[in-house]
Amino acid sequence: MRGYCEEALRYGEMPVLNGSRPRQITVILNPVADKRKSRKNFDKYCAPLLHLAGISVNIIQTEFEGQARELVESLDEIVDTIVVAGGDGTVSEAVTGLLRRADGDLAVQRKFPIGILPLGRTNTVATSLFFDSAKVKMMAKATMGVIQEITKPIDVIKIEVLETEDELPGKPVYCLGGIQWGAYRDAYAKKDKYWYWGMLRSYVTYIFMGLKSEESGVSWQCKGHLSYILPCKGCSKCVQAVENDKSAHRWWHVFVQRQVTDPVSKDYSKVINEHCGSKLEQDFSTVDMSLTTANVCPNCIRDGDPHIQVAIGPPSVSFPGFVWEGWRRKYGKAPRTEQVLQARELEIRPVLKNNSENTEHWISIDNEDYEVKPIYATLLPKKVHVFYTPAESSS
Ligand SMILES: Nc1ncnc2c1ncn2[C@@H]1O[C@H](COP(=O)(O)OP(=O)(O)OP(=O)(O)O)[C@@H](O)[C@H]1O
Ligand SMILES: CCCCCCCCCCCCC/C=C/[C@@H](O)[C@H](CO)NC(=O)CCCCC
Repeated sequence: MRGYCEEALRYGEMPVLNGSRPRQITVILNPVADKRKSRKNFDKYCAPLLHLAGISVNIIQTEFEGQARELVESLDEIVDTIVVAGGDGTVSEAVTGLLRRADGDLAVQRKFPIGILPLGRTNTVATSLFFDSAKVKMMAKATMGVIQEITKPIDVIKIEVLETEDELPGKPVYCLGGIQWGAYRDAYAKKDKYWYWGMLRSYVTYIFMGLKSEESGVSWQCKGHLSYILPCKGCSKCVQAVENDKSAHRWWHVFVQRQVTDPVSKDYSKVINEHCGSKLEQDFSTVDMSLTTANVCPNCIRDGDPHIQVAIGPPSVSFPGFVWEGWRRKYGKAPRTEQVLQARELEIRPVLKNNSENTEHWISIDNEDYEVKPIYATLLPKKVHVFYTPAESSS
C-alpha cells in the first residue's frame, strides 16, 4: 500500500496550471456490493489514494437496483470522470446508461473513459484488468489506473430482446463480460441459499442442485435455435477507409454498418474474405451455454478479429459429472465444452418446454439475473474506454 501512496502523492504534488481547477471525479458506489463491505473498502483502500493525488471526489451511493444506469443515463452533461465502485452488476448498469444516452456515441467517440473499482463480490472485468491474488491490491491498482489516466478500449455486447407476439422490444442492455445459461449458472446463482454451509457452500450447491429434478427450475436442457454471423479480420466488404472528403458519405451509409479504419494502416480493398458476413445456423440442446467477450477470455483476443465466443456444453450430464465439473470451475478451471463458435452478431431463439411455462428460466448477463427471452447480440468492438494499470507500473 505504501508504494501506491507514494506514487499517488507524486501525482498530487504536480503543479496545477494557473486557473485550472483540480481534477474531479464522480464515484457511483453501490453500498450493498460485496455484502455491504464496499463503502468500508472504498474509504480504506481507494479514497486515500485519490485524496493524495489531489483529486476532488464526489460520491453518489446508489439506493436501488437500476439507479446506476439511471444516473449515468440522465446526467445533463458528462463533465467529471465517472468511476463505478461495485461489482459486475453495477458496472454493466453504468455502461448500459452511458450507451443508452442520446449522446452516448459522442461520449464514446471522445474516448470518455470509465473507472472501475472492484468493490463487489464478483468483479470479472476488473479482475482481468487489474489481476492480483490479493483483493486489496486489486482495489489499489484500479484506483491508480484512475489517477494515472491510462486507458484502453474494451469490447461490449449489445443485447436486444427480439419482438414476439407477447413482447415488445425494450431498450438494449449492454454487457462487458458475458452471458451464461444452464445448470452451472443456476447453481452459481443459488449458492447463497446454502449460506449455513459457510465456506463449503459453493461445493454443496452443486450436490444439492444436482439432486434436483427437472421441475425445480434448474435449466438442465437449454434448447433453441442459433443464427450467427462469422467474425472477419477486415476485408473489402466490411472495411471502408476514412475519407476526408465529406461527399464520400452517401445517404445510404446510414443503413450500412461499416467498420472504419485508418486509411494509411492497410488497404483492405484488396483483402477478399468470402465468408465475411456469412450467416450460419444450428439448433442446440445442452446443459450449459455461454457467450463471452475478449475482455474476460484471454484466448479470445486475436488481433484484428474481434468476436463473441459462443461455448456450448454437452447435451446432458450425470450427477457425479455435474458435481465434478462444478468443483473444477470453482477452482478456476475453464468450462468443458463440446462446441466453441466465434461470432460477431448472433440471434438466439430459446425453445422452452410446454410444461415449463409456469416455471421461470433465468440467465445471467454480467452476473445479473434476467428472464430467458429471444435475443439479438451484437459485438461492439473496443466500444468503451476504461482506466487500467499496465502490469509494469504497479508497485
Ligand atoms: N442500494 C441498493 N440496494 C439494493 N440493491 C442495489 C443497491 N444499489 C445497487 N444495487 C444492486 O445490487 C446488485 C449487485 O451489485 P454488484 O454486482 O455491484 O455487487 P456484487 O457484490 O458483485 O453482487 P453479487 O452479490 O450479485 O455478487 C446490482 O443489481 C445493483 O443494481
Ligand atoms: C448463453 C446465451 C443464452 C441466451 C438466451 C436467452 C437470453 C435472454 C436475455 C434476456 C435479456 C433481457 C435484457 C433486456 C431488457 C430490456 O429490454 C429492458 C429494457 O426496458 N429491461 C431492462 O433494462 C431492465 C431489466 C432488469 C431486470 C432485472
